[in-house]
Amino acid sequence: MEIDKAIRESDDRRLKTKYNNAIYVIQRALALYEFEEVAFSFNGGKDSTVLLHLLRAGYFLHKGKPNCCTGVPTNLEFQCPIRTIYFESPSAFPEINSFTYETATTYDLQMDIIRLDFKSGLEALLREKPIKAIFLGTRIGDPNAVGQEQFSPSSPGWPPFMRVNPILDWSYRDVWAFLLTCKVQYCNLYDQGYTSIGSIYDTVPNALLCIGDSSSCKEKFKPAYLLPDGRLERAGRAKKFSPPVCGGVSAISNGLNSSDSHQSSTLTASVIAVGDEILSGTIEDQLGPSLCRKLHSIGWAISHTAVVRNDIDFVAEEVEQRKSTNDMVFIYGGVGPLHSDVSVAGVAKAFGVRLAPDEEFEEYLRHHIGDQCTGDRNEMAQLPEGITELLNHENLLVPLIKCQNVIILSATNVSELDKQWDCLIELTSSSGPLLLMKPFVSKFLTTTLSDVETAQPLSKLCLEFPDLYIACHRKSRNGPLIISFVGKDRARIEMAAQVLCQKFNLGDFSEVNCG
Ligand SMILES: Cc1cc2nc3c(=O)[nH]c(=O)nc-3n(C[C@H](O)[C@H](O)[C@H](O)COP(=O)(O)O)c2cc1C
Ligand SMILES: Nc1ncnc2c1ncn2[C@@H]1O[C@H](COP(=O)(O)OP(=O)(O)OP(=O)(O)O)[C@@H](O)[C@H]1O
Ligand SMILES: [Mg+2]
Repeated sequence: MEIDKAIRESDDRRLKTKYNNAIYVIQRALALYEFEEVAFSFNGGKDSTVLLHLLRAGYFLHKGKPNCCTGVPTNLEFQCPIRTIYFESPSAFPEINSFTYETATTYDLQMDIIRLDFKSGLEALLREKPIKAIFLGTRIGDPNAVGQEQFSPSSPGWPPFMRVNPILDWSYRDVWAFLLTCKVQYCNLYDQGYTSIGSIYDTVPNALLCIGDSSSCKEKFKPAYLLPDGRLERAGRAKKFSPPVCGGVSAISNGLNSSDSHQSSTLTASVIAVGDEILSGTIEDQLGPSLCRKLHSIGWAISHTAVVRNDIDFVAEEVEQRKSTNDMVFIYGGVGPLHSDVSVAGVAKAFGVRLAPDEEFEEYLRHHIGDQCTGDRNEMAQLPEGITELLNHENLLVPLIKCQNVIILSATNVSELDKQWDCLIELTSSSGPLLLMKPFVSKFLTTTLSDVETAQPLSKLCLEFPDLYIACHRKSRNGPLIISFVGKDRARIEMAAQVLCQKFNLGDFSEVNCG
């Protein structure tokens, strides 16, 4: 059987494991249900194309292996007369329709075409046919996969049947490894940059595959299997009417809350440290101040820093609060396999998602730590489901983890932080996670006037210059007061300083350097 043979001959160990597990699920389903009681939900998409060939292999292996040594595929090896359902919609891509019909003919699928919505269509189908289980190409990461297992009864309110998901744990990369290794046909839209296909109204090619020449307004796209990060496979969905971003940076596509991505405006970040040892004073946190300086240097305002205990609920509460009021949140500490390493779980909880095994991350860990990190207990490879993007850089042994607008840093000291930061900045220049904003400029004035004398004019000044951060500090209680003016417009800063000086006698204030 050509699929089984292609996988067995491949040296991709991971693909073999995925294949064996999927075949196991298919064979269990075929043993549990009569052949007339199972159906295959096929829509011509890449995931259901994978499933089709797995079903062909599973069916063939289930039936026994006659003539398997002749090398010539028999009809039984080639075809799979499984009951197949296709919900055809007027808004489907014509390429998807024709691929679905041609494939059904090629493999002798017994296809029922249903022109109703999923629920009503299934109700009608199950009234007529003895179907008890339906094979689906659902994968973890699909919006509707949350909470599903390989065998999941249909949801309450839906007609009763078993949803069988043999490729639930397959990653985007696994899907393409399978299709390419088995050299099977797939819908040609995937060669034109489509990475996940919905309706003609909500699907465009994935902008991350764009190799277009913006000057000629003609965009070309690389094939779907070249998408480097499978988490972005749905980036072409629901964006029909917004032009694709080619090599640029969009605040929204990068998970930022702010819709104003204009360079000269200010984006805000919060920094969260996780560590009981910081709270007890056992160690001094140096990463937080360093990160604040780095963010400030690229024009970001830091709205809040916090240190929280190594406790999932404390982390979740802090992240939940900060992620909704900041463009980006950075969290560090508490990342790893120890009992106290709760940051990743806390982030998952803040977003209301579970931790799920992440194949790609596990592979990085395997390279880095070796096989001791794999297996059922590899908790380090569990990441927040459906919201995680891995930020990969050649200088990083393990990618950084980004969950929407929360970046989890694994740095434990300043030099590690420097390295991770440099990678983040480099990634930023190629449509990466952070926007480089216009940098802040600052001016510092010092005075020996008392607080009582300066307080009122300073508060008035703040009202006159709401675009500037005007702050005061002193190095000792009896020492001079230092007033800082921070903003993005040098002229406004000079004007504010001048206005302040004019309210007092000449020589009351002098400029100082404060680095
Ligand atoms: C055969 C079949 C069975 C389904 N069963 C359920 C179900 O039990 N519960 C449910 O909420 N949705 C069910 N759905 C709907 C899917 O969860 C989902 O909405 C559909 O696959 C569309 O995905 P898309 O929005 O990514 O295109 C089913 C869909 C199909 C085709
Ligand atoms: N119109 C449909 N008819 C039959 N089955 C469907 C239909 N839409 C979805 N399904 C089932 O739901 C599964 C998940 O759909 P989904 O769109 O995520 O995957 P896909 O279409 O196979 O691949 P892609 O993500 O590239 O679009 C499909 O593999 C298929 O089993
Ligand atoms: Mg689809």
